[in-house]
Amino acid sequence: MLTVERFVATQRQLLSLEQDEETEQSRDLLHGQSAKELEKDGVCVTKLYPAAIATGLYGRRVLKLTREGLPNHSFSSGDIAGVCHKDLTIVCEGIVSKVGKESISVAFETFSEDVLQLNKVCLLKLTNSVTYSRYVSCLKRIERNENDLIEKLLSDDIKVAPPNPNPSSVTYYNNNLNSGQKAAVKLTLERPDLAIIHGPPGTGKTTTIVEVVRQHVTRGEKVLVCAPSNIAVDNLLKKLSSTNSVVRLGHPARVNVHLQHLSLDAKLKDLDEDNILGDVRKDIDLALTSRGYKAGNKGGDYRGNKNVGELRKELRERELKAMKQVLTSSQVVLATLTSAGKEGPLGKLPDNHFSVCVIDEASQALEVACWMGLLNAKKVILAGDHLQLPPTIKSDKAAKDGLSLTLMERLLNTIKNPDEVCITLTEQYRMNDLIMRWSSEEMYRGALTAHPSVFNHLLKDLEGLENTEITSRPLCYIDTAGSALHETLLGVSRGNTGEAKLVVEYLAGLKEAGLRESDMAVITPYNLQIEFIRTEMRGQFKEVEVCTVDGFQGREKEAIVISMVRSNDAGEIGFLSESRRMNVAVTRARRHVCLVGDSLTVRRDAFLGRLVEYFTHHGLVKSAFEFGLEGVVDDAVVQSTEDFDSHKAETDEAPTKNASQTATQQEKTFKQSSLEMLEEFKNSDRNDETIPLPGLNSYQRRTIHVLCEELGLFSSSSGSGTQRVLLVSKKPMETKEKDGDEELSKKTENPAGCDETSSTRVGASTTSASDTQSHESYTLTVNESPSNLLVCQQCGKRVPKTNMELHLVHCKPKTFSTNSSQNQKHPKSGSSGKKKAQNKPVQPRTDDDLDILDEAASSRLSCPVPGCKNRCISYIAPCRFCSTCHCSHHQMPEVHGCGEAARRAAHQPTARVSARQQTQNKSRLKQALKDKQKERTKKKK
Ligand SMILES: Nc1ncnc2c1ncn2[C@@H]1O[C@H](COP(=O)(O)OP(=O)(O)OP(=O)(O)O)[C@@H](O)[C@H]1O
Ligand SMILES: [Zn+2]
Ligand SMILES: [Zn+2]
Repeated sequence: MLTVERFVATQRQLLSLEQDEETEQSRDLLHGQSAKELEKDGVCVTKLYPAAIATGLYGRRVLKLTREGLPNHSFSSGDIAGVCHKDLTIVCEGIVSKVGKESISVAFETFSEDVLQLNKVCLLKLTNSVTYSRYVSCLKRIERNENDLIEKLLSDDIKVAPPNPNPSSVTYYNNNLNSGQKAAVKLTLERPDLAIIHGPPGTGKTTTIVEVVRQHVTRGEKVLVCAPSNIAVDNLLKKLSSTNSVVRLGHPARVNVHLQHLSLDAKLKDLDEDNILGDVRKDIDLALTSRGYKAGNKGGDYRGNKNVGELRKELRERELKAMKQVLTSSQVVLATLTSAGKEGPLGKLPDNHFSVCVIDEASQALEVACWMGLLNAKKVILAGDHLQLPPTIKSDKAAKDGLSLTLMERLLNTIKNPDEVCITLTEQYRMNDLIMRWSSEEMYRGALTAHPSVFNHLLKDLEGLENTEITSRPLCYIDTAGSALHETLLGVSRGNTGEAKLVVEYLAGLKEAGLRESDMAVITPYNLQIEFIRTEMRGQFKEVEVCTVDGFQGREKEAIVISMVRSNDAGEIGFLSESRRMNVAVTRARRHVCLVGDSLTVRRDAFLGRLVEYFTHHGLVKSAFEFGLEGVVDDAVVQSTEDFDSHKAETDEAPTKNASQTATQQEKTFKQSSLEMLEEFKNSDRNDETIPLPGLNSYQRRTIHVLCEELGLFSSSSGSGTQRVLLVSKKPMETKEKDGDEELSKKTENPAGCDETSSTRVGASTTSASDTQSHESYTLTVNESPSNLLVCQQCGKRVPKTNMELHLVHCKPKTFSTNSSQNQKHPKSGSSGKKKAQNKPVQPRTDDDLDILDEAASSRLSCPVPGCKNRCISYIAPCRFCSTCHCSHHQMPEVHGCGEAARRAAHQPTARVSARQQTQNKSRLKQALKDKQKERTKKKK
């Protein structure tokens, strides 16, 4: 039985766990770090000069700190910041009120004049420690049973009061509300104590709440409107701003500038007609100024006879009176949940002041935070979607033990007939029907419908957009399976550089079709991937937001690209499989979603499998091969530091084996078809003809040379790089141009791994030394040195193997000595190797190696699926199960008929999973089962 005492005790415990974790994390960050080091992390700015001090932001002391060329930092308005000495001892704390190009302003409640004596200061970001003490005092109030809702809602047997039997008729302010929204408004008016609006993505939850508030105001009720974040509160404030007497609590620095005139501070100023408060502030200012900040003003004009302390006291008393006046005369008060406690302005109001408290985004708030709002009223209206992400919790243990269970979710699980108090909005105004339908089926029992205004909308319908294969489809899936674009684990986060390139290519395509950058966004679950993608953007796409799923909740874009990152042989998915996270990611898109991921990895999870299935079935399907990006990170798989050594043997071995199998298969196929073609030519009567064979890679050219020799034909190659053409004829030819093929046999590493000693009849030994050099100079290699250090060939530094991937992201390449340009956009053109090589710690490669990309496009093999006329572009990655190459459309095992084998493989631990990994997996599984069991028993109780 969930009694009030037990709730309070559990919450205390969980919150202290969470607070400990938070303290721990910030201590980890700060521990032993100098200001300079913290500056690199963006949480500190050094060498700031106190440029000006003034009274602003409704009476606060605002200090402007400047520095020419501010470094990158993470300060933004509303952050708590400490002004400190070089050694990070804090002089005073305030709230960032403005961030400029070369300045940061901080507003202080109490200001230490000592700061002004300092020549240079640092600004340090501080964690918010008041929130926890507010939670604790809220729990105390719950313990004291200060409100009727406490016993009612903190019971296992929640009995809500019956609806009002004579509801008044409703005249809607917003006549566009749909029937579901109107029903929700009515429900909130009829219920005396509790109503819940469940608003799936884009269903107009906020729109409905605005109407709910206005209707309650019309009935003479005072409404407190809360949300967990300042952004959510501002969002409501904007829509409610036309309503009479609205006031927004909170530090003005945390309120959107366009809405600051509705803040409590602004209203106080309005009220202060005779400007008495203003005069007192001026006196304070003057008193402070005369103390010597401005040297020329010493002992100057200040004529008041009170000291600063006395003036401040007077100011506070006058302000309190004015504050009560503003609050009692307002019909609607808006605040974040954590500023709705008694310690803030609301503490100055009588207990039964508000009749209703409305909480938007309730499923994003901790339960205790909701109570901070709740305790102010006798009726509560919650709006949110418990099928989107819950609040972020830092302590895994606290989350697991119940802190992540939100009030809204708990109520919906406990109330016997939730339908009596809850209405789900089902018509949505954001997504194309096809985007919506996956989410609807998967999360909302198929209840969602798309409003006709969005049902069919596509990117191509936007002004200025071309009609392309992509802009005319709402869904696209890019499969990286088999392309060896593997994930990377660094520290605690994951990334996938190959996928990052692909994402950026895709964005470029969207932009080319006419889509504005501000209309697209990239969502990915991992922070490291954000970094990889930003790096890959190389300063372009400045207006394209790249965000984690968690950071994008509540927002939307015309087009969303989702980078799933996970690609590994063990089929590990991690928190990608959290259905609510994917639900949020997909439903941010209005007209187009592109999902990028490795189907072989993510299909191991049933939920993600259905997602991929849905996209492949209803959307455009592309493979990584079409982007010419396959295999670029094949050799660069970086394991976590602890795992690397013990798994080295398996991880190193497996891909090699796989790659050589692939290579053998390619060789056979190519040799066979070439033999047929050459025989046909030999037996034909085209005696004087020379057949040109462009676009072959080194291995293929050599195969042809050998075959020609066997068949008694003559072969020769001309041109260089991608322009190289192999010529075959029945008669000897004159070699006009230098043939680059020979250099190939001098290289130590041959991609196809075939022997180097075969002889060719033509084109031997003509390569000059300089030719070879020019190739070497832009072939990036990473030489391994003992003790797991690699020497980066770009900068010459020794870097631990495990850090190479990240190092290469930041490493500045030396300028290359070749004359070919460095930033080729498409690997197809020119010295394609360069771009690919830049980021890659790979084996020494020859440019010929990279010809394989062109090969994919120009291969003359056609797809073996009956009736399919497409070419096999997946030349380098035949199906794992039938070892056959297919076109992009038939590339996936499930599509060309190997589905059964793939499914079987998915359920079996692959040979590559070591015994140790298997045991690990098993014990993880056991733990997961235990946790689930615990969860269930807890719920039963
Ligand atoms: N009845 C309606 N008629 C026309 N447009 C509507 C209606 N209701 C909502 N919309 C539009 O749908 C969009 C989403 O509305 P709103 O922001 O209220 O949804 P929400 O459920 O709060 O969204 P989120 O899931 O992001 O929290 C807005 O552009 C809004 O103007
Ligand atoms: Zn197959
Ligand atoms: Zn095909």
